[in-house]
Amino acid sequence: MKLQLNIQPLNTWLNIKNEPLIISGPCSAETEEQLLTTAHLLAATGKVSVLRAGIWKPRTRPGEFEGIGSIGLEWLKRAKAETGLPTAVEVANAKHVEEALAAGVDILWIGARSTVNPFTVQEIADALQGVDIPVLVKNPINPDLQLWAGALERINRAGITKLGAIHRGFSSYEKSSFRNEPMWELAIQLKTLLPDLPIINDPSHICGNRELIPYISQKALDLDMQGLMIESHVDPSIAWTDAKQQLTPAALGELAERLTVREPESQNEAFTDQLAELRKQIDKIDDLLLQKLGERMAIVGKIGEYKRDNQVTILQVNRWDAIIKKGISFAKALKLDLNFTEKFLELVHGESIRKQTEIMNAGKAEKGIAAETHTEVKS
Ligand SMILES: C=C(O[C@@H]1C=C(C(=O)O)C=C[C@H]1O)C(=O)O
Repeated sequence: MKLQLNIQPLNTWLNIKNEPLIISGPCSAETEEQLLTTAHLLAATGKVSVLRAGIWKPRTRPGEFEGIGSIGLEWLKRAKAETGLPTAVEVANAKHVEEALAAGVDILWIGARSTVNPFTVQEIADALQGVDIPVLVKNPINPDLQLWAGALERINRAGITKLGAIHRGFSSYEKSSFRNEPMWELAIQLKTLLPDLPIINDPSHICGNRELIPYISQKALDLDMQGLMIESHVDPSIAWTDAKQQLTPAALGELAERLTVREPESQNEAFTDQLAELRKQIDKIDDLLLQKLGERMAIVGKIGEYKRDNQVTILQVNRWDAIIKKGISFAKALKLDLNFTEKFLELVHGESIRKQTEIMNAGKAEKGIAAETHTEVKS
């Protein structure tokens, strides 16, 4: 399903200095000097198109630094006047919107902790009625595509057409090397839902540390994201917030230099011919895969009928174990990724179970004891 939003292409409302688009600046505006020095150093790299700074900070615990507040907007105004860089800030309520607009901020973004709450997003949307300003919407903390799309829709309905999304990763209970799990598939699904929507990646919040930022930044560009929002600080070691994930402006400049910007398409005829040929081969293989899956499921159905008629359980753990073991050792020989292979086989097994349950239930339904007459929700 595609969502119908009225969106203007990114390059019609943002002057991109250098590919890739980079939005950078401190996690938090701390002092006038810190913000202005950082802004000048960023401008000097020639790689940054927009200066960002956190003015109001949603913090997990009370009593922590919650942002410098309105005074920071004055510093941003000065930074813009001195460097020529347009500015971007996070807004989380109507008052923030009003103050940011009054201070001449060029771009607003909605943070992950606001996107989760439709009341908050609606309050921001109402404050934006009739205003012509670009708005970027970060993904919600939880991996909920509809919530992300819904927030974009609310802002769009308020008349904002200079619209974009920011992929900042998703909170997870599991311990991982990332601060927020990238779950790239959600950004890909958003792109599928809204092909015209620019998506900017935020490697700082995905990584939570400086070391992983180059890897995530390159991956985002390779997944056709339109730009990067990366936190930077004149001296990250003494930053008041997110010290571990901020880059110095010099490191940011070097990173931007090292990144490869790839195009979604190429005009090179030899390349397009070769690609078309290889894609033909893939199409044939996909047809075969599906045909074989169809054949497998037909046999699974037959087994289901035998089991039903002979009072045998659907799940056969030993048989299933043997299939997984055989599959994994075959996958090793084929140099297939083992994690992928296991997930694929699990998916096939899940479908076998679903199909056989349907067959069993058809029998039980006549007796009025169907275990499950509803369709199970599949992720
Ligand atoms: C098809 C069967 O039923 C289930 C599905 C399996 C499969 O998809 O290969 C294997 C074992 C069972 O859990 C079977 O018993 O063989």
